[in-house]
Amino acid sequence: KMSNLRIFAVNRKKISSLHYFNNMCSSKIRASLKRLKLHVLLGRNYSSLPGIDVRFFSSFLNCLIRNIGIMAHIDAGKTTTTERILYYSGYTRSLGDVDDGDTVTDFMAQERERGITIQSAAVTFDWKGYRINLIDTPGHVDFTLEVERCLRVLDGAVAVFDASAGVEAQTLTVWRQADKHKVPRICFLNKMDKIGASFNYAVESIREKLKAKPLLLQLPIGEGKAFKGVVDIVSKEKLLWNPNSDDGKDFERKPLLEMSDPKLLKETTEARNALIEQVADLDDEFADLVLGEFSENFDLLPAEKLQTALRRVTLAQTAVPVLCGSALKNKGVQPLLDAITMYLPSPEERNYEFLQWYKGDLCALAFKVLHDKQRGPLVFMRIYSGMIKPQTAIHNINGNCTERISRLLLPFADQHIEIPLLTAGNIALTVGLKHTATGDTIVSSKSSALAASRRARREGEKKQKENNETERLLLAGVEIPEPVFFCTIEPPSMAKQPDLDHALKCLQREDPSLKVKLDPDSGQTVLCGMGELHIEIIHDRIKREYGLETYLGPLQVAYREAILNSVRATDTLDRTLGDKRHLVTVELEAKPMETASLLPVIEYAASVAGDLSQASREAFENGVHSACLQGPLLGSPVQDVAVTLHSLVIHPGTSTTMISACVSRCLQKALKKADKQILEPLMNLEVTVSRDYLSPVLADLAQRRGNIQEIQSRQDNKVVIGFVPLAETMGYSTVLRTLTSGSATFALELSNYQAMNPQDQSTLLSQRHGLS
Ligand SMILES: Nc1nc2c(ncn2[C@@H]2O[C@H](COP(=O)(O)OP(=O)(O)OP(=O)(O)O)[C@@H](O)[C@H]2O)c(=O)[nH]1
Repeated sequence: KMSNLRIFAVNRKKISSLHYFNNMCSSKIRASLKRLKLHVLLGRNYSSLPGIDVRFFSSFLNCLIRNIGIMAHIDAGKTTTTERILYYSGYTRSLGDVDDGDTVTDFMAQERERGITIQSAAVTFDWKGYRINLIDTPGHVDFTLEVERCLRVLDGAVAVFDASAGVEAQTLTVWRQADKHKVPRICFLNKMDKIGASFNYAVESIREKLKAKPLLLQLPIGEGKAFKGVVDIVSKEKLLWNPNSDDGKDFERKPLLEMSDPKLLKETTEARNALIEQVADLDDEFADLVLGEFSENFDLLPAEKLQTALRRVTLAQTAVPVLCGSALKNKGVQPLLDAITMYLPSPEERNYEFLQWYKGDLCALAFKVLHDKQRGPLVFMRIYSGMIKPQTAIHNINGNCTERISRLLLPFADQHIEIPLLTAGNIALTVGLKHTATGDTIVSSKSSALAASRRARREGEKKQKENNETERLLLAGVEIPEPVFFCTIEPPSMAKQPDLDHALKCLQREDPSLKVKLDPDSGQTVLCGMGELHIEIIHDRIKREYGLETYLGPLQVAYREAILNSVRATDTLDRTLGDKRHLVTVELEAKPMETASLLPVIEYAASVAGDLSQASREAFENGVHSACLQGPLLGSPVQDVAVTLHSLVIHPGTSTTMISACVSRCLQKALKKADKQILEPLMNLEVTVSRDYLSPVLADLAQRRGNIQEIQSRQDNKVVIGFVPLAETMGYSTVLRTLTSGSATFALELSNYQAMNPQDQSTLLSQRHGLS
């Protein structure tokens, strides 16, 4: 109770001193809250968390909200850091431990068993008067789509590094994604307690590999086993954790003094001066201040002035603050929380272009769908403008449908608190939406979407943009990568097929990177996914969550096909259905073209271009697309092809479906005639292994048709960087574990599709034909 009152008091002070008003008038909030009774449900998954006041949850000021994510390489300590954050913020009462499998954010059973984070869970908590919504982003490469989507929802991110390894492959990938979405970041060098941890090495790798300018806000006191705490460079204080405290809550902050810490003080003063110069270089306002009043003595510059400038630089993304600590040993996490509130942006500090089109109306992104047995689909939403209330209708732009939210919850890992309304900047969890899928854009009504679309169009005209305004209204638009693996899935009995179909439908709404197809030849259901682990997890979830024991066929790589020369073909289709004759003759040419895309380039010869109706054009294009889905060698999609229409003669009354069918057959004929090539997915591979195990790892990679580009030294480890065909990576994690006694880590990421050599290709073809 007391701590809650204190938070309120802090908040009050902030409100009056900032004279800030949220998107919504506060008297309006109070009025609606009066009408709605404070309603906290108890029972499974609902919680009356101690000290929580529902009013406090729903009326948070936008400027005090931080929507952040934690991004990291696998095993850098993201989950451990999250757990510590939740503990110090007071929302968990004991420290979870990933190694024991009892953490709050990794609540899915599979995650517990595997010790990795698969699904993003949004967690809400407060820290010193700020509301922090933390989106837990997955680190595994099979789940990059989830990372991408989360980045759209975040306003800022914390990049967690293993201080003994510096920048690793996956961090680099996620860092680039964060650059793409312009997400301001701070860095946390974790595992400072680990043998081999090096602050300088990690900072250098941020500079070199991420091409970022690190702003050192702290220095470690000791490294490895000797790590005791950190120095706050901005305030020139030392923070030491009580070695007898088993949860790290107890630490002291003391100014560095000439008497007691002469060496540390000297180092800190030098680091502070360097930081001031660095910030002055990046920020003109700060440069004026420093040169004007403090040029003689930087020591006189107040910490707050430096913090304000650091905040501007972080938001401008011209440099990135760096902090350090050890989540596992409970050191350095509280200052990280302070830095999150101090340097990362509030929702209103991000410039989302689309906000102006909604003029305060609801606009939200459904970034995660979960299926709950009792409550049905739960949809996590980031609210960008307006507000959400339970018992109201919303309009889904992607699905072009209107549906009703029955209840509104605030997510606290796997516990949820029922609330009466939620305003812009927040993360909400809604119950009742049956059709909304991950990635959908939600607005208050169809007319609101139309009004926004009109405004967007006007704006578009002004800026002479060509984008389709409906597309611009869609917030996610995350590119869904093509799946690289597939396998058949069978229910335990034919009678269970509808149950399996239902389970797969639900899972697809949650995870758009999962594709489900029907094999036209065998009639079997085929799962297509982003990786071995992805398919395994889906299989596991069908069993656990839907009670279905399914059988998976062998995992197969999604190959592609290409043609090597130009070919021409003609075909005629003549069919009478009922009393209608359908007659069409087509002549076309297929030629190779380097596009690295599955979308065929479609061209029209000058002789036909003029007199083709729109409907015939569409029918032609549909036919081309459908033929390219099934190449002649393996039935895999055809990449890098251009198709030119030379002639299309249509008998009056012929349906467009028949035109498409004829085009498709004709193109398949052409593709069959051409010289062909199989393309296989090639992966970027990075293996980190201790010196002693390098040789067996290299020998194994040679057998996997691996192509080593570089072997770097990273302290006592070797980092092998290269390419390996996806087909050769199956079961790699198990093999690597055995080869290196579990000491190695690796990251795999799709690089591109490359032509197979003739020998490998013929082996594959004979295997496939032997199988079929
Ligand atoms: N020495 C040391 N080990 C740590 C620290 N933080 C985490 N670890 C250990 O590192 C391993 C990975 O930690 P996690 O927190 O699961 O890492 P993660 O980044 O969430 O991993 P994924 O979910 O697989 O991406 C666990 O064995 C932790 O105990 C730290 O500060 N110091």
